[in-house]
Amino acid sequence: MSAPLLKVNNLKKAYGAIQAVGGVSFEVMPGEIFGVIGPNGSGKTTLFNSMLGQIKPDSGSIELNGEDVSRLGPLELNRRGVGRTFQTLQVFGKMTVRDNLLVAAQEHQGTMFGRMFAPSDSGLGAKADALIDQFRIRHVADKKAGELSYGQQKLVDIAMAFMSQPALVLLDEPCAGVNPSLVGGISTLLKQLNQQQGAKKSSFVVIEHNMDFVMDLCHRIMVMVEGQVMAIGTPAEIRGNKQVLDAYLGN
Ligand SMILES: Nc1ncnc2c1ncn2[C@@H]1O[C@H](COP(=O)(O)OP(=O)(O)OP(=O)(O)O)[C@@H](O)[C@H]1O
Repeated sequence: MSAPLLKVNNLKKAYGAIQAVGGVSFEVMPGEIFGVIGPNGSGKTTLFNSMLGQIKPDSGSIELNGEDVSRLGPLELNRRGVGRTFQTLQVFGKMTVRDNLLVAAQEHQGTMFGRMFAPSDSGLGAKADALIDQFRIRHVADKKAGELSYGQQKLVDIAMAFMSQPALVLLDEPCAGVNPSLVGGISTLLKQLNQQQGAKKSSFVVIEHNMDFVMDLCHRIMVMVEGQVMAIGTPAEIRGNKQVLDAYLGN
């Protein structure tokens, strides 16, 4: 059996008296799509932000490919192959869709100073075009991102996370605010992206409140309640877990 790509050990983070994450442990295997669900305030975002180096956990550790990355910042993690999408859109509205993709990848490639003097495309155009086709946004590729519908901007936002060919992508509510007719398309795209990297398969961790989406997309799901892990299992196991049904899914 292969080693985990991501290993989170007994992670804890408190805000004053609130134990937002109270000792969470789990592993994500190479190529796995791992869902994180739980009621509002259960600590999902705090966990995510710790894994992304945006907040420092109080204790516990996060290992990426066996290396302790708990104290690294977002840029260093990005350079090690960790990408993310945000709950709120991060596209630059005044830039074209294609330029948004190019900038997202350059972010990964070097310092701001270096990017200022790099050729505008930096050889990333082919990758941007491949994603534009895969995400079916060719017809808006030269439009300013701010002129697109919310759903289209969300697609651009997701595509941006894949420009740097990340080993691990953290997706924060990819379906939030998206028209239900687009949700199935996002799931299909993520499954394709997860499959297509061959030997270097990327893994995803997905926070999402849309249960149909999570159950359809994820290989395994972790349920968080009040900063603790209530259950980890396959979608079928989670659906059949009485404690989870009572605490969360049954609502
Ligand atoms: N910066 C902060 N300062 C103080 N308390 C915070 C802060 N961020 C989160 N919390 C608290 O920590 C707990 C966990 O919040 P968190 O946002 O991680 O939960 P969540 O599961 O992501 O919720 P949601 O599904 O609503 O996004 C909550 O009680 C929240 O109020």
